[in-house]
Amino acid sequence: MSESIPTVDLSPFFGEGDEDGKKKAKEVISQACSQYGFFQIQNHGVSPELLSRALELSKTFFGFSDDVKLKSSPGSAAPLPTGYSKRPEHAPDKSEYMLMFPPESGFNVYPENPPEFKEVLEDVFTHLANLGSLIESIINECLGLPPNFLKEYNHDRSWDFMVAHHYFPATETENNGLSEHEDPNCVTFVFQDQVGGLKVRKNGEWIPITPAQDTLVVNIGDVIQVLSNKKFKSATHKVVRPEGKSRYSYAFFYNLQGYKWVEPLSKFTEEIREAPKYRGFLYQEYQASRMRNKSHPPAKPEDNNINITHYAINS
Ligand SMILES: O=C(O)CCC(=O)C(=O)O
Ligand SMILES: [Fe+2]
Repeated sequence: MSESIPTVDLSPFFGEGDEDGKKKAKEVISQACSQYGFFQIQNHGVSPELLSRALELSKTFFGFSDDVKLKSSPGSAAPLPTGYSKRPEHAPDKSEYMLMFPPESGFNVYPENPPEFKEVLEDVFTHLANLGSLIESIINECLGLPPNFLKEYNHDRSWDFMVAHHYFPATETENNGLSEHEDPNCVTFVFQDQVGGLKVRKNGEWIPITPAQDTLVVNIGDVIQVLSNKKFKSATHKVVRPEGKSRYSYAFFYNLQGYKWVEPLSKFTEEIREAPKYRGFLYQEYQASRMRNKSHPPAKPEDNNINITHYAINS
């Protein structure tokens, strides 16, 4: 049997007093974050019906003609393209997507149809942002940081965003859905239909993230990797398009304020006499350079390489 990423039951965090359950969950999460940078969560408090509904609605929306979809095309003032976008023909990633910031953001552009789409998207967004705070607080403890350290550092939720993805079926010659990459943010949640295709790299091997009922995928982003001086890993992952089938998924990016400085914390460097593995940077500069790469993508996936190693210190 091929290797799989760990699954964690989060129910101890929603009840009272199950300290032992919390401790065990934290152990699994710590291991998962240092070995894989990925894990799945069950009993995460977000209604499975809501998540399935969101997938059904995005499938309906992406089934409309381009003319209809393009009515909710990106607002130009937004820092990332909100509303509907289709990857340019020459892009290595063969997909279309719909992006939103928090429900209260003025940047959002919602499709008129299906009529419930907006409400469901907003509901999912709110639940995942709350779940993000919980996971961030668990990571804070797993890293042994002072109470509320990450919460105070990353205090403004207006930078979070969510993307509904539609990957087109593979052709005979080509099956790249989303080129290999690491997520730049703090923590990402993914929920997907039953089709499969998401893979994470560990020790040079691609491990499939097999869709499992009512679970959410969690992955660590570059910000946590840098702060922890690589104690926790922002793993490389990609989406391979299946043959003969479209794939639908959502990714929620629990992000960081653009004006924040990101660098390895002294707890993981000076205090333990380890050299920093990264130089510090302003988060929005990193995010912007990655965006430029996406909006003007290189023709070959292997050139799509603006990533955190740009700030790596090679000692
Ligand atoms: O569609 C997926 O399963 C993953 C999406 C992803 O990795 C991303 O949006 O960064
Ligand atoms: Fe990703």
